[in-house]
Amino acid sequence: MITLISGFSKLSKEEKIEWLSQTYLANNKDAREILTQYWNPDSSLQQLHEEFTENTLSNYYLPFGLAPNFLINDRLYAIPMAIEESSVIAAASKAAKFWSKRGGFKAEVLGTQKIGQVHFMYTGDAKKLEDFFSKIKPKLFAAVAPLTKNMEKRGGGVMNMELRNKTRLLAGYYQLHCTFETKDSMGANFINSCLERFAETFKAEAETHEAFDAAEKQVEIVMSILSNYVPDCIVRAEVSCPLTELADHGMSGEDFASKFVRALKIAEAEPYRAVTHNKGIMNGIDAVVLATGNDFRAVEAGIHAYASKEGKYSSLSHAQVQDGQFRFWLEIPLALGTVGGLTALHPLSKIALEILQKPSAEELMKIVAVTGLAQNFAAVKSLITTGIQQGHMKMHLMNILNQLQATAQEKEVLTAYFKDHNVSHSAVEQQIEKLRS
Ligand SMILES: CC(C)(COP(=O)([O-])OP(=O)([O-])OC[C@H]1O[C@@H](n2cnc3c(N)ncnc32)[C@H](O)[C@@H]1OP(=O)([O-])[O-])[C@@H](O)C(=O)NCCC(=O)NCCSC(=O)C[C@@](C)(O)CC(=O)[O-]
Ligand SMILES: NC(=O)C1=CN([C@@H]2O[C@H](COP(=O)(O)OP(=O)(O)OC[C@H]3O[C@@H](n4cnc5c(N)ncnc54)[C@H](O)[C@@H]3O)[C@@H](O)[C@H]2O)C=CC1
Repeated sequence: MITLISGFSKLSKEEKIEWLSQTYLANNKDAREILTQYWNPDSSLQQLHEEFTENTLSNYYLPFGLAPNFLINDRLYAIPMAIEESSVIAAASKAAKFWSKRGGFKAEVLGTQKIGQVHFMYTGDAKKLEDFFSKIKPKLFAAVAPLTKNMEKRGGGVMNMELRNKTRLLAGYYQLHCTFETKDSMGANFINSCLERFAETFKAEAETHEAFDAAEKQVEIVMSILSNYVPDCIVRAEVSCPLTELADHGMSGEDFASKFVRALKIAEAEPYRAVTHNKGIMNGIDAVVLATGNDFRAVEAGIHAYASKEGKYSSLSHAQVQDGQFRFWLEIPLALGTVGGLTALHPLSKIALEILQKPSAEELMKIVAVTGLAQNFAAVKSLITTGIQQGHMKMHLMNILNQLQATAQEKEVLTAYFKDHNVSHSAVEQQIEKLRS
């Protein structure tokens, strides 16, 4: 019978594996071996990875690949991508090559403001709270001065603070709604530290505020935390070209563009399609976010909230045909860092940022948005021409062969065979059986 364990966190890595093996893996030797096989032979590198998080047993590899030929604002980039899914890097590379011959990608940062909130409860006169806030606002800023001094030197810091009355949503609920500029850092830790200092000062000042009665003095701080919804930290990426340059698969440029635009209109109108459409965009975005050591959960949460900003989940990208020109673009919120977090700690993230020529956070926002747009272009292009399976399954072939434990020779024969045959799991199975019989 499995029982609770106390003190698991205090065990050594080997003891944790031993406990896991006995408790959940029926002493499976293979499982134990697999966990240890992924330890890095360089013990200091292994220790670095273990210390990123807690209760680490092993390392979990993802492929780290490269998509070259991205012409962004007239500068050529090769983009590092960390992703397990077949055909994503190929698709990004193909779209990059395609647009490099049509003027490349244009990208622009439209805003860099981030949000953090102190959520608190106050039962009393709202006007008295407003007066109190106006009076102590300079003290709140003074309280965080030691924390913001260096950020201000970089041109960042706390940009604004408002008292927001949310009592219509929840009785007694108010916020200190703050905006931050965190320059090249994602800023979560900086923002949270500032917010917690605001909260302490706010509470302490309320306790001694003469105009408050006894109940009003008891402001209850519920929590102080940044928001991962950053609709004012926005980047726009775009491509455009004359319709004549879009002819594809026997389709005229006009036909291709009108089919493409229709596919985008469907993603704008229909949430079931929008989610998959946006997943295609996230294929590109997440891979660069991960490769550069950024927080993909924060990015995912913020982007999907933004996709629902009109009250309905919709496409993040849009396309249009006007005056013989095709335009395809997206606007997304992205809170990214090129300093802090894992960016300089994970040796591969460090290299990823070097490959990208040591970008500022704003430059990285552009690169990431462009990768999302490229990925989306490749996927939709496939969907409206060959269908997704042709290209995707071509790339997925090696995974199927590995699942079927194909030998090197079988791989060679079947890769050649599937160059001009459609790949499906059953077709590969059939061909391998033929070879083995
Ligand atoms: C898969 C391709 C690129 C094949 O496309 P293709 O035309 O067969 O490729 P090609 O062999 O003619 O090569 C053209 C270029 O593609 C790239 N390329 C080609 N092969 C490779 C490779 N092995 N490794 C690296 N790069 C590759 C590469 O840039 C190459 O140029 P080159 O390097 O030769 O100068 C194309 O069919 C495609 O773009 N498909 C879309 C694939 C896709 O979107 N995959 C994502 C997974 S599906 C999904 O999750 C999202 C989805 C689809 O549901 C989203 C949605 O519904 O909107
Ligand atoms: N809800 C969320 O998204 C949360 C995320 N996190 C995590 O927080 C981390 C990111 O927080 P950060 O504060 O960005 O990282 P961090 O704590 O590593 O701090 C970055 C620091 O780098 C310094 N810095 C040096 N050069 C700079 C420059 N040019 N521009 C800006 N700052 C510069 C600043 O002191 C800045 O505060 C990520 O690992 C994320 O996963 C933590 C809590 C909550």
